[in-house]
Amino acid sequence: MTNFTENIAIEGRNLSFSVGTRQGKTIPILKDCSLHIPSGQFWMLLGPNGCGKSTLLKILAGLLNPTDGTVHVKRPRSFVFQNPDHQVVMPTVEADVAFGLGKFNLTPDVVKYRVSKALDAVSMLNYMQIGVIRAVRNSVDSSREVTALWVTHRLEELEYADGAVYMEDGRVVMHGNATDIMNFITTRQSAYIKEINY
Ligand SMILES: Nc1ncnc2c1ncn2[C@@H]1O[C@H](COP(=O)(O)OP(=O)(O)OP(=O)(O)O)[C@@H](O)[C@H]1O
Repeated sequence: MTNFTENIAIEGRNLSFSVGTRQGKTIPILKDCSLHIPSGQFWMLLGPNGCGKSTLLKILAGLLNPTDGTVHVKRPRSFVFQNPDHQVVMPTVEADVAFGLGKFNLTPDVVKYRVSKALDAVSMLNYMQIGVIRAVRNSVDSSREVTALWVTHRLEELEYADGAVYMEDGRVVMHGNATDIMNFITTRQSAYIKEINY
């Protein structure tokens, strides 16, 4: 990996993260992970349950400090939690924004009106009918300033990505363009599918 350059938006170098137990043991969660995401691209982070994706994302987002290694992230960042409350749970932007209104006794027209107002307020009205992943792809495509890193277990979502990072057991196993990652995972698919939990 070269020095941090202008065209890299997110970079982690030799990141490790460990937690200590009450018994004084150290549990390594991330082991010497390096990755770099070019500016203006949409990348994905994949790997079996418990391999360290969320921990790596939290370190890149500045929510956790690595035990070792360095992080460089260009510009302010935002972070959408996979949990709690399964923030992105619905297939479309409209349905996802409407999710919180489900507990109120509102007619479909009122829900639609409120969702439109909310999306309009953040200039996202034209995203209303499209899928969340497509909305992220569009937002990356519409501005060279936006870079996104999306955590998923779904191989089919790689078709939206420019590149991807594949992890296993706390390590970055492969880092590259989406097609190469898709081919790589497909060759390991039977083991991978067994471990993941949709
Ligand atoms: N604070 C912590 N203390 C102890 N173990 C932890 C802590 N944080 C994470 N772990 C463990 O580290 C491993 C990686 O967790 P992480 O949530 O990063 O994995 P993940 O790849 O995002 O998993 P999933 O796909 O299931 O969401 C898991 O075994 C998890 O139990």
